Amino acid sequence: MRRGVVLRSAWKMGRGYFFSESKKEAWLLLLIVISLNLFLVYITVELNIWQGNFYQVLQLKDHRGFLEAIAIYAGLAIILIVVKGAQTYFRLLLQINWRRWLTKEYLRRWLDRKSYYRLQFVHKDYADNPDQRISEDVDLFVSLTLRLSLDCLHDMITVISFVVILWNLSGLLVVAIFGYTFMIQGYMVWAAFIYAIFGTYFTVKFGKPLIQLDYDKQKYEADFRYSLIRVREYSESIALYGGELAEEKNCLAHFSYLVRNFRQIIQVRKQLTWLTTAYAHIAVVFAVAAASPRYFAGKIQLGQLFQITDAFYHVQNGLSFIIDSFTKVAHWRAVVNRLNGFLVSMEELDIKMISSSRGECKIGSDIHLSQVSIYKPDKIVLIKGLKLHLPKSKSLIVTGASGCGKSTLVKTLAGLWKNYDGNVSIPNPRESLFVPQKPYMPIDTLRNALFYPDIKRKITDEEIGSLLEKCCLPSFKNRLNEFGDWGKILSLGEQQRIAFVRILIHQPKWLFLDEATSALDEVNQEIMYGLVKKFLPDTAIISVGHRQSIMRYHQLCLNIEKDTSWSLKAVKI
Ligand SMILES: Nc1ncnc2c1ncn2[C@@H]1O[C@H](COP(=O)(O)OP(=O)(O)OP(=O)(O)O)[C@@H](O)[C@H]1O
Repeated sequence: MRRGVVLRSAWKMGRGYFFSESKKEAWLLLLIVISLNLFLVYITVELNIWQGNFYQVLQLKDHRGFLEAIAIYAGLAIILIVVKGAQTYFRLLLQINWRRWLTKEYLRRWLDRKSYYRLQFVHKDYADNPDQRISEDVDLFVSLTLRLSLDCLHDMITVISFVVILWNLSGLLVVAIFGYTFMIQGYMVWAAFIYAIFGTYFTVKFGKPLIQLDYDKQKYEADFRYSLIRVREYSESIALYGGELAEEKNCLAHFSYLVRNFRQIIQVRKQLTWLTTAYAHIAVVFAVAAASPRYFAGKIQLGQLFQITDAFYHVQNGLSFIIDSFTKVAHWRAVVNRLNGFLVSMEELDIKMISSSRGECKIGSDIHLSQVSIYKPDKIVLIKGLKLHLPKSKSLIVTGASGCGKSTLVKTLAGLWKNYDGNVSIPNPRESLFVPQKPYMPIDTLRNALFYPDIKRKITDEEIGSLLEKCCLPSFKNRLNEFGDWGKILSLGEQQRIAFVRILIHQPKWLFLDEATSALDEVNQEIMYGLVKKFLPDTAIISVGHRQSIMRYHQLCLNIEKDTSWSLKAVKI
């Protein structure tokens, strides 16, 4: 991204907090931090003046003046210490408040309208590792933006303050070259400017590759961490397969990208360190050498010499903002790129709904599909020209060979799958419940796992206990307050029965069961379907399944063929 675009994107991301409902608190904190920052510059100026006096009294062997100077220094140092501590406190307070606001905002955008699911179909580079972007990149963006802007402000005010001092102290330098005489007023200021311009030019020239390298580093770090998380997530399956070596190879492959990237970074950092260290050290000699002609000519005293070199140091140091902060600026630009890419991807989802769908999806009272063709992401057709009308009173079973598109049809009816042509009318999602083969189990209490995602009506523990008993899970009645990773604790069959307890708790009008009883024996499957029929007689069931035994709970059967054709028949019992 070009510099202007980076700044515009950073402004777009950063300004929200300062114009949000928390704007009063935001501006107040910012004002306090800036004021303390300015006060710190003022103390530095006072210290510079003190330095001039101090060396002067030393040179004059003025003992009383010496003691007074020490007392002034102690007073200034105490103020400096207190103000620095307060400035750090308020800066970090602003940082965490800003981060909290921005994290909420990114989280809301990511979870809104199922973007977290649909993002997988977007340009992968712009939306990889959203977890890292929300946790790490937001934190880095806020802390680096604050740090860099406050440092920049501090340096600007320092430069302005010390330019005045340095200008007054520099006096007039008379230079004779080839018979011409030049008189340079405030020559130390010009020297500081020229020195800083040269330093900045070479730093930007050598350090430029760091921007892309830092961007890649964030991505490789996230990929490596994700490969480790997957081992933790699938530990049982990996252990059963004995996949340790394969996982080690996979994790190390991700890590090798990190190492290669880091090697490139240290190459650039090495050159930058040489440059900045040389720059800082030469500055000391440069300042003394530039000021010395007037000292040796007896125009200034030792105290003034020290004061001039100190003032030169502050001006040149302030002008060297880019040089000192180049690594941070490169890191910040990479973070802005990543966060902006993420934001743009989510905005694209909202505008274009990111799909090749030419079809329309409406909310209606029934399921209605007219001439609907459903495609894979690679545009290969799965189901062609499907016509289906399912009123609330009817239940449907979808059958067909593995991979023919049964689950994709269910996802289309859930409004998740957008790769289709034709017109689709689906029931209100608030009246529907979709139960996949492996139901989602949050890491929470068993009660909350049963209520997932939430439950509006009041339900007592006795009712839950009775439902658990009915679903053949009596031993869990007394474990409702137990907190755990239920996806790992429960067997798949138990999880599928928990999903049926959820169905009975939520009482949906439309129930989509995608192989939701695949891990149950025939007896348990019959009990589960029987419970739904008995307690939710008005609920329409749309099942996906291979077993003949569930046919009888449905009136219609939609069979999908591998060649994309389909047939709809009444179920004969
Ligand atoms: N996100 C995706 N990206 C790429 N291909 C996909 C995606 N989702 C589904 N597919 C492909 O679409 C085809 C249909 O998948 P789907 O899960 O609908 O089949 P299915 O009939 O339910 O199979 P099964 O009976 O084995 O569960 C498969 O070939 C699958 O690989």
